[in-house]
Parts: sequence; C-alpha cells; structure tokens
Amino acid sequence: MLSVREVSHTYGRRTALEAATFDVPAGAFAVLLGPNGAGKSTLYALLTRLLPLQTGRIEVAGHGIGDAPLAALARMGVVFQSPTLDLDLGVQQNLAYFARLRGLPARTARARIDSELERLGLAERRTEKVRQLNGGHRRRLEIARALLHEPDVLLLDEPTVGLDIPTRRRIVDDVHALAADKGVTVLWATHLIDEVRAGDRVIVLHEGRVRASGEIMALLDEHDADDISALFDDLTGRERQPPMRGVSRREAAP
Ligand SMILES: Nc1ncnc2c1ncn2[C@@H]1O[C@H](COP(=O)(O)OP(=O)(O)OP(=O)(O)O)[C@@H](O)[C@H]1O
Repeated sequence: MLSVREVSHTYGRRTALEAATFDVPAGAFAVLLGPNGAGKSTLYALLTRLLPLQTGRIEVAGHGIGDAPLAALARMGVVFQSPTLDLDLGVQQNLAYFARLRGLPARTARARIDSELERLGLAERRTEKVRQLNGGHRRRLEIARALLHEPDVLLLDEPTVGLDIPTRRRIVDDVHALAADKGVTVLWATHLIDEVRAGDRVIVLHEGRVRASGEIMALLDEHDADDISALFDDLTGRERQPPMRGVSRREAAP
C-alpha cells in the first residue's frame, strides 16, 4: 500500500535521508521509529509533497507521488506534528470545513461527522470552540478529521507530542483499534518505543538510513534482542537505557 524506494534527501550539504527503502502492506500498522533528527519529518514532507522528491520513488496505493500526485494524495489522510485545527471554530465546523475541502457530498459529510462525534463522545459539545477541548480530545478530533474522506493510508507524524502518558496511551490504543476496524494502513512516526504494540511493523530510522524493517517480534528474534528497548539501542548506538514498558519477547512466550 505504501512503498518507499531508495529515497534520499539533502538540505544543502546536509543529508537528511539516504536511500531509505521500506514497504507497508495493506492494513498494516507501521511505526516509523527514530530518534530526533533521524529524518522522520523529512520523509513525511516527501510523502505529502510538501517537499519535492529529489531521488527515489514513493508510491501510495500504486500511484507514484511524483507522477500521479493527485491520485496519491487523495488516498492519504495526514496528521502533522503541529496541530492544524482552527481553535476559534467549533468542533463540528472544523470537521465540516475539512470535508468541504476534500469534496465530500454534504449528506455523506454530515453522516460521517455525526458518527465520529458520537464515537469521540463529543456529540454534545459539537458547537463549542476547539479551544475549549483538552489536548487529548483535540488530537483525537484531528485524527477523526484525517479519516473523514476514508483514505487508504493514514500518516501521523509524532501525534502524541506534548500529551501526558495516559492520554498518549489512549490515543495509541485508539488508533490501533480504528485501523483494525476500518482496515486503514497506518504509518505512525515516533521516537517513543512504548508506542509500538505487539503485531506492529517497525521501521527503525537512524541518521537518515533505514536500519531495520519488519514485524516487531520477527525483528526481536532476528536481532536476538530481548525487548524493543534493546533493539533500538542496538540499531541506533544509543547507550543502554533503563528498562521501559515496551514490546518484549516474553510477551510472545506461552
Ligand atoms: N529545513 C532544513 N534545513 C536544513 N536541515 C534540515 C532542515 N530540516 C531538517 N534538517 C536536518 O535534517 C535532519 C533530519 O531532520 P528531520 O526533522 O527530518 O528529523 P526528525 O526525525 O523528524 O526529527 P524530529 O523528531 O526532531 O522532528 C536533521 O539533521 C535536521 O537538522
């Protein structure tokens, strides 16, 4: 569903991505895991055409982002690192405005917005300004907005930045459930290993290079790592960190 082949990007003399290559199969939840400066945001800018592709090829649902950009972008929902809701518009207005931008027929938009507001427990608060919502609700509203046009692929760039741990956990669980429910393919960028769940695919990006890519349990076996923290330390040269909650091989044991 998402294919990234030999993608490199430089800013002047600084190399941000170097021959990055990975695939995300349809319906998979893939975590793009990399420390600060790994090149995650650069990759998202290339995937969404905020930056022009310098070398390599990116395909979304079979459409090349360079040669069929409109078809590729139409299949994508995007949640950027910085929030993009209009704080002074109402909850429902934010969704309706976006549905218009995506060209959804009014009746379809209304039905989807109603069901999303219901799911988020915001139906009663639909006329309130977004400014009045807490951080977790704002982010969940933004994710719901990105799914209104029923994209095949949902891209999220560090969507839990600035949120407390319980809210972060809730959003990670929520998007996993949503993805399974709607069959949407997800690429979730983060530097936080505890956002990976058993069954996820992981792409470890470090200094612009893909260091490993595959299903998390298979990667742990392949690298003989006890848990994701050890795998991440091994692949990024990070000093061994104290144990942190995260996927481990013990979970897979009978
Ligand atoms: N506009 C720019 N001009 C020059 N260098 C840049 C620019 N944007 C990013 N870089 C550099 O490219 C590299 C990759 O940055 P990028 O923002 O893509 O990484 P990231 O993994 O998203 O990091 P973060 O988690 O901090 O956002 C870094 O070395 C960064 O300093």
